[in-house]
Amino acid sequence: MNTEYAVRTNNLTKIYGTKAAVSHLNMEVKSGDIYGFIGRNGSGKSTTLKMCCGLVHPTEGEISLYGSSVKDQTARRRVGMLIEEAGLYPHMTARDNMVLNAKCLGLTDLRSVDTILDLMNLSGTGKKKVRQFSMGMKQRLGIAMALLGNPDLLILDEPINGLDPEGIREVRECLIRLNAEVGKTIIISSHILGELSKLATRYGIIKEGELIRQISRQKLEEQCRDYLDLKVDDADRTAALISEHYPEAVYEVFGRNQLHVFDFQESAPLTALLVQNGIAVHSNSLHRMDLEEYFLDLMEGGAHHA
Ligand SMILES: Nc1ncnc2c1ncn2[C@@H]1O[C@H](COP(=O)(O)OP(=O)(O)OP(=O)(O)O)[C@@H](O)[C@H]1O
Repeated sequence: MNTEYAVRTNNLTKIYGTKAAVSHLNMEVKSGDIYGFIGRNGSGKSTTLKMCCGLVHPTEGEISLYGSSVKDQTARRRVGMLIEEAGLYPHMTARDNMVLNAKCLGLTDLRSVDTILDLMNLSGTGKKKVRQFSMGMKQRLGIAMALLGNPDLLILDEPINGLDPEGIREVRECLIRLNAEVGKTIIISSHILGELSKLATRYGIIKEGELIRQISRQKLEEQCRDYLDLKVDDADRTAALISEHYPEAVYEVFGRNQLHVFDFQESAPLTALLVQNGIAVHSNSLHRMDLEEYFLDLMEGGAHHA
């Protein structure tokens, strides 16, 4: 059994009528990842996730879950999902909802119910009925339901949509705990990029049904790191001076007049050095690119990150 990849898709395509909602998508989610799935409304996130859960049949292409086809029921049992709203009974407690659902799933050992409620920070809700829960609590209960049956992979479609900051923080803390302490692999779609960047270890970016980038958190951080943006009259001579005086510095030259010097703190001495050497410095500014900017850049077809 292949355990390196929780999910691998090969040329995954879904066509509705004449329109491709998902097109030739090759996605790789490694075991242990928190995979942030990013895309604008209508870009094909939900359709992809539904196909990965076996809820929607692909028009073309394959999906493997831990090395087995998604068509295989045993493979699908390794997946827990919260795709749309969880079917919660409002007049029942969190525990009663869980027990009922566990029974519907045919689970006989109910000991996991309390463990899961504890993991999702819901064990203190006691006799409180779900109708009195905050949105965040309901969402955590939805995730708790998805954990029944002890799946290895959790697929969550927009689980923090509509939550207030406190609700978002609570869901985030639970997801980080599920990943770090219990080893769950998690795919989470969201358009709240700042939030995703607090937990994802890997990202997939989908645009008009196509996966346009997959990138690890580490690589993203490298690409989003601070840089000094220099606009000068002679970028090549500037580069030569930087290499000579700051041999450790990492820089990139853009055309004849612009350079980025990465993780560079010494902007004032560098500017002085350049001016002393007859270079006109038109501007120098420190820049940081965050996930949001990276995403927008990609959506607009930015070529910086190829
Ligand atoms: N059952 C369906 N029948 C026809 N078209 C559909 C169906 N489901 C989705 N689509 C279309 O497929 C495209 C992708 O939709 P999808 O819901 O996967 O995107 P999404 O990225 O999840 O968007 P959102 O964030 O708005 O949910 C959209 O154009 C949508 O209208």
